[in-house]
Amino acid sequence: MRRASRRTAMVTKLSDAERAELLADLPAWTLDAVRDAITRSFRFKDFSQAFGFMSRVALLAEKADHHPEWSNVWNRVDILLTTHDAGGLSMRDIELAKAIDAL
Ligand SMILES: C[C@H](O)[C@H](O)[C@H]1CNC2=NC(N)=NC(=O)C2=N1
Repeated sequence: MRRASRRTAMVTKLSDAERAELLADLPAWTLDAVRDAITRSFRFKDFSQAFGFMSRVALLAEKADHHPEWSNVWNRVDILLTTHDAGGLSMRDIELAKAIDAL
């Protein structure tokens, strides 16, 4: 069943000017022009730390109803954020990246 809290507002891709300004606040993230996405790679002490981080990101993602594309290999977590509903980078990706950076 669709949750009542799911966002229904239209989500649009960021303009060139918007992304230039917004990405200045996310220096650790890299723009992937092919996917129209932002990416960041995280490294931890071990798998347990990496998976703990993924659990926290999963909770953020569920709360925002916006989910990362990601992979994990032992102590590494690679995250790619893009908005499937918009076909590219939107404000939702910026907001989730900021929330991840604040963990
Ligand atoms: C129905 C649901 O709200 C949508 O499918 C959400 C879920 N999570 C999502 N995550 C991402 N990254 N992009 C989306 O467009 C998206 N859409």
